[in-house]
Amino acid sequence: MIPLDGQPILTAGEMRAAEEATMVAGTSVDTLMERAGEGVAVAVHRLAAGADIVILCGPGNNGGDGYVAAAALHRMGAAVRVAASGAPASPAAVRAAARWHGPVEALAQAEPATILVDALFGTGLSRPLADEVAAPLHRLARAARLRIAVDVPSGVGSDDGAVLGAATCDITLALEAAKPAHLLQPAAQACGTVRLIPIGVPVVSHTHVLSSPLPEGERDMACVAPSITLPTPGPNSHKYTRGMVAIVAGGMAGASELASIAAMRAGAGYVLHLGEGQGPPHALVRKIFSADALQDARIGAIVVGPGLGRDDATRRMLDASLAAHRPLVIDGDALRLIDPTTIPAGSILTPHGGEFSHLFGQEGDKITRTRRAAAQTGAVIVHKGPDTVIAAPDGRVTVAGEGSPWLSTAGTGDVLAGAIGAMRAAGLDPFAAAGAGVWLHGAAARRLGPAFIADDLADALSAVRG
Ligand SMILES: NC(=O)C1=CN([C@@H]2O[C@H](COP(=O)(O)OP(=O)(O)OC[C@H]3O[C@@H](n4cnc5c(N)ncnc54)[C@H](OP(=O)(O)O)[C@@H]3O)[C@@H](O)[C@H]2O)[C@H](O)CC1
Ligand SMILES: [K+]
Repeated sequence: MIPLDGQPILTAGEMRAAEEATMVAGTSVDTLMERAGEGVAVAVHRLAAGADIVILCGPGNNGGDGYVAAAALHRMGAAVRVAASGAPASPAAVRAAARWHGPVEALAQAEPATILVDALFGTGLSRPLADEVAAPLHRLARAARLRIAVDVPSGVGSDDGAVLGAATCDITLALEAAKPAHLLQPAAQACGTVRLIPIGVPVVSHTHVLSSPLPEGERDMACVAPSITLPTPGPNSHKYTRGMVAIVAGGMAGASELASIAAMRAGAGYVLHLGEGQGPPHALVRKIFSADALQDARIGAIVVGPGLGRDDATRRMLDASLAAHRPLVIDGDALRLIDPTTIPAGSILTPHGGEFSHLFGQEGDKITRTRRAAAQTGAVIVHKGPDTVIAAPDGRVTVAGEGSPWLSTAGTGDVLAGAIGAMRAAGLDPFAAAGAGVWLHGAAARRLGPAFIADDLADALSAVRG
């Protein structure tokens, strides 16, 4: 069982195409289903630790995986039963069901078990679950001690992360690759912990789960997307090579202060706070804002937007930032003021859902619309949320899983903007800088645990800098 870190994410269509290519190359669908069902059985056997198991099988190949798993668990000596929503319909599921020699209960009357394995529907779900399926599924899920989904919980939109009647599972065993539903909310929450089961289908994708930084030697072995890099000072580094970040301060000074502290704690060599504020930290260099101050060629990133305000004066500050021709991180109020057609290519935008909709509309799933916005603007878009999606103009996307729910508190976005500014100023390209900043931010939140405030989060960046 492989963790999701750095793994490719495939839509249902992409997964089907990969599966078909594997079949053309000589591996039958029955073999793939055998591998899937056997892999599920091994994992379920270990997790069940001798407890009784009921496997719910649907009409398609997801159900087929369930029948294979049931037969394998029976051979392993497990107390396993099967309940089906109807007769198997796909040819491979019909053949798999024929190899299960035990009784098949009707889903509506099925008796609960300690372990529930949900193999009703996978990537082929085409509409919300009907009540006659959803009601027994939820009844059996409530009665179970452990709920395990095969590929995806039945009743989630695999591509858009919608919940269409699914019962929340504790563990999801994803076959070969991650699907958008494993990362995108609200489906991701219904998946519980997601682990991959390889079934020998070669997959390639432009979309990956955000990867933790890996030590050099471990990168190839992990066989995942290029892991994020955190720029680290060497013996010849000085404050400007480590990166100079200018933070444009506006009416709400606290927000830009948080961004400044975050930039320092994320490793910037020099942070220039352009605004009225005073006081500690002493390492923060403070100057009154002027367009001239932004002309310093040593500035490696300008962060504009946290606490900026939306009046004419702040609009001029935004215009000066855009005219400075330095790498930009555009956040908060600047995202409300900016005309999307004037965003300099190579900028990094960090909208939350509301800011994103204001700029780019709401059509499509979160990955598709973020990728489209990046292509339209030429900027890297960090579409924030519990399922942050980072898209580059060339089509690459990473999705950050396991965001802390405690991040939903005032000021955490300002901290993220500062951290990304530090990564950009240190010389990372916009996509790498965004990924590194999002990873640092998430890691700091996980380290803090519950009920932290944004000030703690900014401070905690030092500890996860590594
Ligand atoms: N990816 C791989 O390499 C492999 C994946 N496997 C498993 O296959 C499923 C996908 O299988 P598929 O047959 O395409 O789809 P499903 O099993 O999810 O379901 C399709 C059937 O269900 C019907 N359906 C869809 N939605 C509903 C609903 N809401 N209520 C009732 N019935 C529904 C659908 O009927 P239609 O009317 O829509 O045609 C189909 O009958 C994947 O997730 C993996 O688990 C392989 O086993 C191995 C290789
Ligand atoms: K399922």
